[in-house]
Amino acid sequence: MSRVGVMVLGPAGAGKSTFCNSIVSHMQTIGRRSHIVNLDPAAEPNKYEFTIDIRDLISLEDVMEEMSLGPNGALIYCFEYLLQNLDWLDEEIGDYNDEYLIFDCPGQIELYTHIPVLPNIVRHLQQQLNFNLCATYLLEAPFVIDTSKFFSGALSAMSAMILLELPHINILSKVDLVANEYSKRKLKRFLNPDSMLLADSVNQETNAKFHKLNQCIAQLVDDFGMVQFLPLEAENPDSVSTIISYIDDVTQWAEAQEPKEPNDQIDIEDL
Ligand SMILES: Nc1nc2c(ncn2[C@@H]2O[C@H](COP(=O)(O)OP(=O)(O)OP(=O)(O)O)[C@@H](O)[C@H]2O)c(=O)[nH]1
Ligand SMILES: [Mg+2]
Repeated sequence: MSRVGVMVLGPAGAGKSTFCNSIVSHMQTIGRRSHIVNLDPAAEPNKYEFTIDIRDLISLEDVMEEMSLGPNGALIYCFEYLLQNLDWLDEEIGDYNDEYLIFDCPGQIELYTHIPVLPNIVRHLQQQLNFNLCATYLLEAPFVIDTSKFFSGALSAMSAMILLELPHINILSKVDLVANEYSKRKLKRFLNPDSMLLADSVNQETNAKFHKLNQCIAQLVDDFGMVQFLPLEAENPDSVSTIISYIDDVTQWAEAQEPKEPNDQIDIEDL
Protein backbone atom coordinates (compact mmCIF):
# COMPACT_ATOMS: atom_id res chain seq x y z
CA MET A 1 0.00 0.00 0.00
CA SER A 2 1.31 3.44 -0.81
CA ARG A 3 -0.24 6.71 0.04
CA VAL A 4 1.23 9.71 -1.68
CA GLY A 5 0.27 13.24 -0.73
CA VAL A 6 1.31 16.45 -2.43
CA MET A 7 0.96 19.68 -0.46
CA VAL A 8 0.43 22.52 -2.93
CA LEU A 9 1.62 25.75 -1.37
CA GLY A 10 2.34 29.29 -2.43
CA PRO A 11 1.08 32.86 -2.19
CA ALA A 12 -2.46 33.88 -3.10
CA GLY A 13 -3.21 33.60 -6.80
CA ALA A 14 0.02 31.75 -7.63
CA GLY A 15 -1.97 29.12 -9.54
CA LYS A 16 -2.24 26.39 -6.87
CA SER A 17 -5.81 25.24 -7.56
CA THR A 18 -5.22 25.34 -11.31
CA PHE A 19 -2.07 23.23 -10.84
CA CYS A 20 -4.00 20.68 -8.69
CA ASN A 21 -6.57 20.37 -11.47
CA SER A 22 -3.87 20.03 -14.14
CA ILE A 23 -2.33 17.12 -12.19
CA VAL A 24 -5.71 15.36 -11.91
CA SER A 25 -6.51 15.81 -15.63
CA HIS A 26 -3.04 14.73 -16.70
CA MET A 27 -3.17 11.65 -14.50
CA GLN A 28 -6.55 10.72 -15.93
CA THR A 29 -5.05 10.75 -19.43
CA ILE A 30 -2.28 8.36 -18.36
CA GLY A 31 -4.57 6.03 -16.42
CA ARG A 32 -3.58 7.02 -12.90
CA ARG A 33 -5.90 8.23 -10.22
CA SER A 34 -5.62 11.31 -8.08
CA HIS A 35 -7.94 13.39 -5.96
CA ILE A 36 -7.92 16.94 -4.69
CA VAL A 37 -8.32 17.65 -0.99
CA ASN A 38 -9.33 21.26 -0.54
CA LEU A 39 -7.81 22.70 2.63
CA ASP A 40 -8.88 26.26 1.84
CA PRO A 41 -12.03 27.13 3.80
CA ALA A 42 -12.27 30.34 1.75
CA ALA A 43 -12.17 28.64 -1.66
CA GLU A 44 -14.66 30.06 -4.13
CA PRO A 45 -17.79 27.91 -4.23
CA ASN A 46 -18.13 25.84 -7.41
CA LYS A 47 -14.95 27.14 -9.08
CA TYR A 48 -13.11 23.83 -8.79
CA GLU A 49 -14.22 20.30 -7.97
CA PHE A 50 -12.80 18.64 -4.89
CA THR A 51 -13.11 15.04 -3.69
CA ILE A 52 -12.60 16.07 -0.07
CA ASP A 53 -13.44 19.58 1.01
CA ILE A 54 -12.72 21.31 4.34
CA ARG A 55 -15.83 23.43 3.67
CA ASP A 56 -17.90 20.34 4.45
CA LEU A 57 -16.47 20.58 7.97
CA ILE A 58 -16.28 24.34 8.41
CA SER A 59 -16.57 27.37 6.18
CA LEU A 60 -14.83 30.70 6.52
CA GLU A 61 -18.04 32.65 5.96
CA ASP A 62 -19.84 30.92 8.82
CA VAL A 63 -16.93 31.50 11.19
CA MET A 64 -16.68 35.19 10.26
CA GLU A 65 -20.39 35.61 10.84
CA GLU A 66 -20.80 33.58 13.99
CA MET A 67 -17.55 34.51 15.75
CA SER A 68 -17.41 38.10 14.43
CA LEU A 69 -13.86 37.54 13.17
CA GLY A 70 -12.06 39.09 10.21
CA PRO A 71 -10.92 36.86 7.32
CA ASN A 72 -7.45 36.09 8.71
CA GLY A 73 -8.60 35.35 12.26
CA ALA A 74 -11.41 33.20 10.86
CA LEU A 75 -8.93 31.26 8.71
CA ILE A 76 -6.80 30.46 11.73
CA TYR A 77 -9.94 29.47 13.65
CA CYS A 78 -10.94 27.10 10.80
CA PHE A 79 -7.55 25.39 10.91
CA GLU A 80 -7.59 25.08 14.68
CA TYR A 81 -11.05 23.55 14.36
CA LEU A 82 -9.70 21.11 11.77
CA LEU A 83 -6.85 20.18 14.12
CA GLN A 84 -9.38 19.40 16.84
CA ASN A 85 -11.41 17.30 14.41
CA LEU A 86 -8.73 15.36 12.57
CA ASP A 87 -10.89 12.25 12.80
CA TRP A 88 -13.12 13.96 10.19
CA LEU A 89 -10.10 14.12 7.84
CA ASP A 90 -9.18 10.50 8.62
CA GLU A 91 -12.69 9.37 7.77
CA GLU A 92 -12.80 11.37 4.54
CA ILE A 93 -9.41 10.09 3.42
CA GLY A 94 -10.49 6.59 4.43
CA ASP A 95 -9.30 4.01 1.97
CA TYR A 96 -7.68 6.11 -0.72
CA ASN A 97 -4.71 3.85 -1.28
CA ASP A 98 -2.38 3.68 -4.28
CA GLU A 99 -3.66 7.05 -5.39
CA TYR A 100 -2.34 10.55 -5.20
CA LEU A 101 -4.05 12.95 -2.84
CA ILE A 102 -3.31 16.54 -3.71
CA PHE A 103 -3.80 19.00 -0.87
CA ASP A 104 -4.78 22.41 -2.18
CA CYS A 105 -3.71 24.83 0.56
CA PRO A 106 -4.77 28.42 1.20
CA GLY A 107 -2.69 31.30 -0.16
CA GLN A 108 -2.16 32.92 3.25
CA ILE A 109 1.48 31.97 3.55
CA GLU A 110 1.62 32.82 7.26
CA LEU A 111 -0.17 29.49 7.75
CA TYR A 112 3.03 27.72 6.78
CA THR A 113 5.59 30.31 7.64
CA HIS A 114 4.46 31.62 11.06
CA ILE A 115 2.19 29.23 12.91
CA PRO A 116 2.47 25.47 13.31
CA VAL A 117 -0.99 24.58 11.97
CA LEU A 118 0.08 23.04 8.67
CA PRO A 119 3.11 21.26 10.19
CA ASN A 120 0.71 19.55 12.64
CA ILE A 121 -1.53 18.39 9.80
CA VAL A 122 1.55 17.17 7.93
CA ARG A 123 2.78 15.15 10.94
CA HIS A 124 -0.68 13.63 11.34
CA LEU A 125 -0.78 12.56 7.68
CA GLN A 126 2.70 11.06 7.95
CA GLN A 127 2.49 9.37 11.32
CA GLN A 128 -1.16 8.34 11.65
CA LEU A 129 -2.12 7.82 8.02
CA ASN A 130 1.21 6.65 6.57
CA PHE A 131 1.48 9.21 3.82
CA ASN A 132 4.61 9.80 1.79
CA LEU A 133 4.37 13.54 1.43
CA CYS A 134 6.12 16.22 -0.53
CA ALA A 135 5.63 19.96 -0.76
CA THR A 136 5.37 21.91 -3.98
CA TYR A 137 5.80 25.65 -3.64
CA LEU A 138 4.52 27.84 -6.46
CA LEU A 139 5.81 31.29 -7.28
CA GLU A 140 4.55 33.25 -10.27
CA ALA A 141 7.15 33.49 -13.01
CA PRO A 142 6.17 37.00 -14.20
CA PHE A 143 6.59 38.22 -10.60
CA VAL A 144 9.85 36.45 -9.90
CA ILE A 145 11.82 37.64 -12.90
CA ASP A 146 12.31 40.86 -11.02
CA THR A 147 15.48 39.82 -9.13
CA SER A 148 14.64 41.38 -5.77
CA LYS A 149 11.24 39.67 -5.85
CA PHE A 150 12.99 36.41 -6.66
CA PHE A 151 14.81 36.60 -3.33
CA SER A 152 11.68 37.50 -1.40
CA GLY A 153 9.84 34.55 -3.04
CA ALA A 154 12.76 32.18 -2.43
CA LEU A 155 12.88 33.18 1.25
CA SER A 156 9.15 32.49 1.69
CA ALA A 157 9.58 29.10 -0.04
CA MET A 158 12.53 28.40 2.22
CA SER A 159 10.62 29.23 5.36
CA ALA A 160 7.86 26.77 4.31
CA MET A 161 10.53 24.16 3.59
CA ILE A 162 12.09 24.57 7.03
CA LEU A 163 8.77 24.56 8.86
CA LEU A 164 7.27 21.54 7.09
CA GLU A 165 10.44 19.43 6.81
CA LEU A 166 9.20 17.74 3.64
CA PRO A 167 10.90 16.95 0.32
CA HIS A 168 10.41 20.26 -1.42
CA ILE A 169 9.87 21.13 -5.09
CA ASN A 170 9.93 24.75 -6.21
CA ILE A 171 7.81 25.67 -9.19
CA LEU A 172 7.63 28.80 -11.30
CA SER A 173 4.01 28.98 -12.43
CA LYS A 174 2.41 30.82 -15.38
CA VAL A 175 5.57 30.77 -17.51
CA ASP A 176 3.32 31.19 -20.57
CA LEU A 177 2.72 34.77 -19.36
CA VAL A 178 6.41 35.55 -19.79
CA ALA A 179 6.02 36.60 -23.37
CA ASN A 180 8.81 38.67 -24.87
CA GLU A 181 12.24 37.29 -25.76
CA TYR A 182 14.11 39.45 -23.25
CA SER A 183 11.92 38.26 -20.37
CA LYS A 184 12.17 34.63 -21.56
CA ARG A 185 15.96 34.84 -21.51
CA LYS A 186 15.75 36.36 -18.03
CA LEU A 187 13.39 33.57 -16.91
CA LYS A 188 15.95 30.93 -17.91
CA ARG A 189 18.38 32.46 -15.41
CA PHE A 190 15.85 31.87 -12.65
CA LEU A 191 15.17 28.20 -13.36
CA ASN A 192 18.71 27.26 -12.38
CA PRO A 193 19.88 30.47 -10.80
CA ASP A 194 23.34 31.39 -9.70
CA SER A 195 22.36 33.21 -6.50
CA MET A 196 25.62 35.15 -6.31
CA LEU A 197 25.23 36.52 -9.83
CA LEU A 198 21.65 37.47 -9.00
CA ALA A 199 22.85 39.23 -5.84
CA ASP A 200 25.31 41.22 -7.98
CA SER A 201 22.46 42.26 -10.22
CA VAL A 202 20.34 43.36 -7.21
CA ASN A 203 23.32 45.28 -5.92
CA GLN A 204 23.49 47.31 -9.12
CA GLU A 205 20.01 48.63 -8.32
CA THR A 206 20.28 49.12 -4.56
CA ASN A 207 21.99 51.41 -2.12
CA ALA A 208 25.57 50.34 -1.25
CA LYS A 209 24.53 50.10 2.41
CA PHE A 210 22.57 46.93 1.56
CA HIS A 211 25.11 45.15 -0.67
CA LYS A 212 26.54 42.98 2.08
CA LEU A 213 23.08 42.03 3.29
CA ASN A 214 22.02 41.13 -0.26
CA GLN A 215 25.11 38.90 -0.60
CA CYS A 216 24.30 37.16 2.69
CA ILE A 217 20.69 36.51 1.64
CA ALA A 218 21.92 35.10 -1.68
CA GLN A 219 24.39 32.89 0.19
CA LEU A 220 21.60 31.67 2.49
CA VAL A 221 19.34 30.79 -0.46
CA ASP A 222 22.30 29.00 -2.03
CA ASP A 223 23.21 27.11 1.16
CA PHE A 224 19.67 25.80 1.56
CA GLY A 225 19.71 24.41 -1.96
CA MET A 226 16.82 26.61 -3.12
CA VAL A 227 18.48 26.81 -6.45
CA GLN A 228 16.22 24.92 -8.77
CA PHE A 229 12.77 25.80 -10.04
CA LEU A 230 10.61 23.78 -12.42
CA PRO A 231 8.64 25.72 -15.02
CA LEU A 232 4.86 25.23 -15.04
CA GLU A 233 2.39 26.10 -17.75
CA ALA A 234 -0.90 24.73 -16.45
CA GLU A 235 -2.25 24.03 -19.95
CA ASN A 236 0.92 22.34 -21.17
CA PRO A 237 0.89 18.56 -20.50
CA ASP A 238 4.68 18.29 -20.90
CA SER A 239 5.38 20.71 -18.09
CA VAL A 240 2.79 19.03 -15.83
CA SER A 241 4.19 15.59 -16.64
CA THR A 242 7.76 16.65 -15.80
CA ILE A 243 6.63 17.98 -12.43
CA ILE A 244 4.70 14.75 -11.72
CA SER A 245 7.84 12.74 -12.43
CA TYR A 246 9.74 14.81 -9.85
CA ILE A 247 6.93 14.25 -7.33
CA ASP A 248 6.99 10.49 -8.07
CA ASP A 249 10.70 10.54 -7.48
CA VAL A 250 10.76 12.35 -4.13
CA THR A 251 7.76 10.44 -2.75
CA GLN A 252 9.13 7.11 -4.08
CA TRP A 253 5.76 6.41 -5.62
CA ALA A 254 7.01 3.75 -8.03
CA GLU A 255 8.95 1.83 -5.37
CA ALA A 256 5.87 1.61 -3.16
CA GLN A 257 3.69 0.08 -5.89
CA GLU A 258 3.06 -3.57 -5.25
CA PRO A 259 3.72 -5.71 -8.30
CA LYS A 260 0.47 -7.07 -9.67
CA GLU A 261 0.13 -10.66 -10.77
CA PRO A 262 -0.19 -10.57 -14.57
CA ASN A 263 -3.33 -12.71 -14.64
CA ASP A 264 -4.99 -11.21 -11.58
CA GLN A 265 -7.76 -9.56 -13.54
CA ILE A 266 -8.52 -12.42 -15.92
CA ASP A 267 -10.76 -15.36 -15.09
CA ILE A 268 -9.39 -18.41 -16.86
CA GLU A 269 -11.96 -21.14 -17.23
CA ASP A 270 -10.97 -24.62 -16.09
CA LEU A 271 -10.32 -26.85 -19.04
N1 LIG B 1 -1.76 32.15 -18.02
C1 LIG B 1 -1.83 31.32 -16.98
N2 LIG B 1 -2.72 31.58 -16.01
C2 LIG B 1 -2.77 30.74 -14.96
C3 LIG B 1 -1.94 29.60 -14.85
N3 LIG B 1 -2.21 28.97 -13.70
C4 LIG B 1 -3.21 29.69 -13.11
N4 LIG B 1 -3.56 30.76 -13.86
C5 LIG B 1 -4.60 31.76 -13.55
O1 LIG B 1 -4.25 32.44 -12.34
C6 LIG B 1 -5.43 32.76 -11.58
C7 LIG B 1 -5.28 32.23 -10.17
O2 LIG B 1 -5.23 30.81 -10.25
P1 LIG B 1 -5.66 29.87 -9.02
O3 LIG B 1 -5.33 28.49 -9.47
O4 LIG B 1 -7.04 30.13 -8.57
O5 LIG B 1 -4.62 30.39 -7.94
P2 LIG B 1 -4.52 29.95 -6.40
O6 LIG B 1 -3.08 29.94 -6.06
O7 LIG B 1 -5.28 28.69 -6.19
O8 LIG B 1 -5.26 31.16 -5.69
P3 LIG B 1 -5.76 31.22 -4.16
O9 LIG B 1 -6.44 29.92 -3.85
O10 LIG B 1 -6.69 32.40 -4.16
O11 LIG B 1 -4.55 31.46 -3.32
C8 LIG B 1 -6.60 32.13 -12.33
O12 LIG B 1 -7.23 33.15 -13.08
C9 LIG B 1 -5.95 31.11 -13.26
O13 LIG B 1 -6.69 30.90 -14.44
C10 LIG B 1 -0.98 29.35 -15.91
O14 LIG B 1 -0.17 28.41 -15.93
N5 LIG B 1 -0.98 30.26 -16.94
MG1 LIG C 1 -6.85 28.19 -4.81
